[in-house]
Amino acid sequence: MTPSRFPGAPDPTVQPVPVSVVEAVDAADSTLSNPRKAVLSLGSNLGNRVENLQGAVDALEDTPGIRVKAVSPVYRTEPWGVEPGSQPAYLNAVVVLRTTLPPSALLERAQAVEEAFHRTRSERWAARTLDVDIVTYEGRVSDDPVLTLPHPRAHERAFVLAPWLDIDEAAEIPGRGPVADLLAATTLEGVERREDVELRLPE
Ligand SMILES: Nc1ncnc2c1ncn2[C@@H]1O[C@H](COP(=O)(O)OP(=O)(O)OP(=O)(O)O)[C@@H](O)[C@H]1O
Ligand SMILES: Nc1nc2c(c(=O)[nH]1)N=C(CO)CN2
Repeated sequence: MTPSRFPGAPDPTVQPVPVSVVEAVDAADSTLSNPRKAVLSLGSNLGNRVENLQGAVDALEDTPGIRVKAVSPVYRTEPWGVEPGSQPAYLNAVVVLRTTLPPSALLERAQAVEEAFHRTRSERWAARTLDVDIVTYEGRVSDDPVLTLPHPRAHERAFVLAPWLDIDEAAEIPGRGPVADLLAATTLEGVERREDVELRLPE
């Protein structure tokens, strides 16, 4: 290194780093050493629904930065939000994972997994081979329409609450309350546990 002509003078090649960049780097470092808990809801009402759900669990586990910690039982559920009888029944499940991915990257991965299962996007709540929603990401709250946290409709969906409660009896939705209480306030009509089907937790 060439010694400075003026000892103690600032090095002109070193630019000050903006505070926003320092904050972003610190946040990334902290997430890497401290994986966050996220809860994802899986749904399928087209194609081989069990294979689609299992494929989603496997694809999530195959993602660098994601560890699937728990997989719920499978529920057969009547389609929510659409005309009764207008769509095949769903199979739904919930997974709990730990991740070093920030929320935006987790959403990108969730959408890539949907696409890998030929998910097409048409009208709202259309039938689909695979739906992967982020229900919660640690205690994060955001009203960003690209990624709303917690998921804005999870608290009123028995097809999310029932499987989630099975694998985490103390689960809570930030700003909404305990999942057990939320489930008690929803109707369980059309939501049945499928005892004959089980998703595997990847080894
Ligand atoms: N928590 C979230 N999880 C997944 N997608 C979200 C979330 N919050 C906002 N979105 C946005 O919602 C958009 C539509 O998602 P999608 O097509 O999966 O909706 P949907 O499953 O049909 O309906 P719903 O959101 O009621 O479950 C996505 O492109 C995504 O940017
Ligand atoms: N039973 C059930 N109904 C739905 C589901 C789902 O996963 N299960 N997903 C939807 C859009 O996310 C809309 N309606």
